[in-house]
Amino acid sequence: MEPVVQFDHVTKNYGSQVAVDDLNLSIEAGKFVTLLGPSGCGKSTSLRMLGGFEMPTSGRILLSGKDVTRVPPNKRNVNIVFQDYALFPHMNVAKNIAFGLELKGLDNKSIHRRVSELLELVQLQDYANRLPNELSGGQRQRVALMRALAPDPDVLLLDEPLSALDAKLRQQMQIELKAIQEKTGKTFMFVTHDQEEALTMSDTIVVMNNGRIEQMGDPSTLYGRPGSVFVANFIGETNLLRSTVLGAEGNLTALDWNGITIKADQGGLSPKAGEHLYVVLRPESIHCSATEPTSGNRIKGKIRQRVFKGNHTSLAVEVGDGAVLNTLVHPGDVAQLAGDDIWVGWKPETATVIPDRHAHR
Ligand SMILES: Nc1ncnc2c1ncn2[C@@H]1O[C@H](COP(=O)(O)OP(=O)(O)OP(=O)(O)O)[C@@H](O)[C@H]1O
Repeated sequence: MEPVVQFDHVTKNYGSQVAVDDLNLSIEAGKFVTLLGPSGCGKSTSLRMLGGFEMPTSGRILLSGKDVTRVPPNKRNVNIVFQDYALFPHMNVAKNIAFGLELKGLDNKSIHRRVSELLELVQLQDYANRLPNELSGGQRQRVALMRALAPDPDVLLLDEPLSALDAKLRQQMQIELKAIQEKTGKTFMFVTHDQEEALTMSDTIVVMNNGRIEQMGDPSTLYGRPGSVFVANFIGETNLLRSTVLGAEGNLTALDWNGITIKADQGGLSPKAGEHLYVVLRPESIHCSATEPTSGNRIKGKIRQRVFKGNHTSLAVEVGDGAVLNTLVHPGDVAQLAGDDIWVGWKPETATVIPDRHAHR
């Protein structure tokens, strides 16, 4: 199937500043795709170029196979939802949603039908006559979303639309947004610097760094098999163990970490003896116990810090020579306190090796 969006060698410079650097990206129709990265990595610029609000310095942008690089925003079948919603304050909810439909020249009956359908989708049927300032933040967000979806765009662009909401409402809206995307089957292109938000909603996450794609994939792949130190650090909590390869053992690699021999999954690489690599070990993959585990990687250590976090407890365990492993345990599972000895262990296949440099895939 033809991709709905294609960035073809797209570069955007602002003077000598390279905001987006040779971006190549194809997006399948009906997917929730998130551009994720730190401030300044070029994600908003990419979105704005797709919306037609910025012109690439070089390269092409295609929408449903058609080159739209030089097509103005109002002539592209995309719509954008901004962080501040930008609802028309003097128009009621129904009129706000109807706006794009009137521009399109639809007849009154069709407009009415479409507005009712969209209000129902977000359970705002009873709010049609309210003004934006008579709504809660979450309700305003839903109206902004429905206004943008009303004209049936090929792609809906969302630039950090949830960042103005408080943490609880934000989480609720993440679930709702994903549900709306699934119900409508529309392609959503979402921009955020919040990795948790990206993991919650996306079919595909595109991690950007310095105007380039660092890695792209589904959330569980990016979390479980990060391709670079940048991605491992940016997505979730992690232990990065700089190690030296000893040799291959089937799908596993034996490595020396601080004088301790450990094993990890090869992660698609072909590590050579003597090579320096990082082992990515997530805190929740580590088991802590009073007695020595009978299999897998195991190291005796000392609890340096124990922090109660409600539904879990985090333990920082010192394992020789100042090296510390951060672990995450169920509060009832481990009774030991700071200063106590403890064994840490993990299954080799739950850890993976990544190159000791930034990998561009
Ligand atoms: N209009 C502009 N003029 C000059 N430089 C710009 C302009 N817009 C963006 N930039 C620069 O381009 C780079 C990428 O900016 P962009 O807004 O795309 O990043 P971002 O990843 O969306 O960051 P944020 O999350 O902070 O919005 C940044 O270094 C920024 O300073």
